[in-house]
Amino acid sequence: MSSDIRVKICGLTDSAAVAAAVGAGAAYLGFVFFPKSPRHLEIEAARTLAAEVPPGIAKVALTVDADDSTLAAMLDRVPIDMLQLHGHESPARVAEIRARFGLPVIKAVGVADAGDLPGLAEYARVADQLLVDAKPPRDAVLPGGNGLSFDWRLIANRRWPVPWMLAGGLTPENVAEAIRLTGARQVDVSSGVESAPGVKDAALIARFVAAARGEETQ
Ligand SMILES: O=C(O)c1ccccc1NCC(=O)[C@H](O)[C@H](O)COP(=O)(O)O
Repeated sequence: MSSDIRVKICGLTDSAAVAAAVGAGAAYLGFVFFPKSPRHLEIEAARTLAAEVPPGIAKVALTVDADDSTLAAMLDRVPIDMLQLHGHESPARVAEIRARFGLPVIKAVGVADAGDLPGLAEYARVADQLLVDAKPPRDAVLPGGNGLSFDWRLIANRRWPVPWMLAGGLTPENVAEAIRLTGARQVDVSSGVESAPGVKDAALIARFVAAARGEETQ
C-alpha cells in the first residue's frame, strides 16, 4: 500500500483531537455543524479550533441542508477551506453553494446498493470531490457519522472524474482492506477513531492514519 493515501479525520471537537490528527498526518480535518450531532460545534468553538490548524491541512465544514444565511454566518467567523455537504442537497444546490461561497465542495453520497451509483456520477458534474459513504438507516438521527460501512465491492474499480473519499465505518482494523478493495486514494473516518460518540482517541487516530498508509507495524 502506498503512503500517498490522504486521510480526513472528521468530527473533531477539541484541541487535543486537532493536535492528534495534525500530528498523525491528516490531510483534512472536519468540523461538524449539525446541532443533533454529538460532534456539533458552535461557531466560536469552531473558530478557536480552526486557528490551531497549521497551513496546508484543509479545514472542512460539514453541514446538512444548510441555507445560505446559516452558511454565511459560519463562514464569516470560521476560516474554512472546503465545504462538505452531507444532506439532501440537489446537484443544482451544490452548484449554487459552490458559486455563491467560492469554496470547493465535497458532496457526500450514501451508498447501500448499486441503485445509488448513478447519483455519484451526477454529483461528480458539480462537486469538486465526492465522499462515498454508507447510506444511513431510515430512522437514523444522523445522516452520517454512524460508524456503518457498505459493501465496498459495489465501488471496486469505479472511477469518477473528480477526486473522491471512501467513508463509512472505517477503523484502524479495516481501512487497509477497504483501500485494497476499492482503490480509494482518500479515506474519511469519524466513529472509528473515537472512544465515545464525539470523543476522539489520539492513539486510534495515529493507528488509523498509519494503517491507511500501510505503515502499521503491529
Ligand atoms: O459526524 C456526525 O455527527 C455527522 C452529522 C451529520 C452529518 C454527517 C456526520 N458525519 C459524517 C462523517 O463524519 C463522515 O464524513 C462519514 O459519515 C463517516 O463517518 P463514520 O462512519 O462515523 O466514520
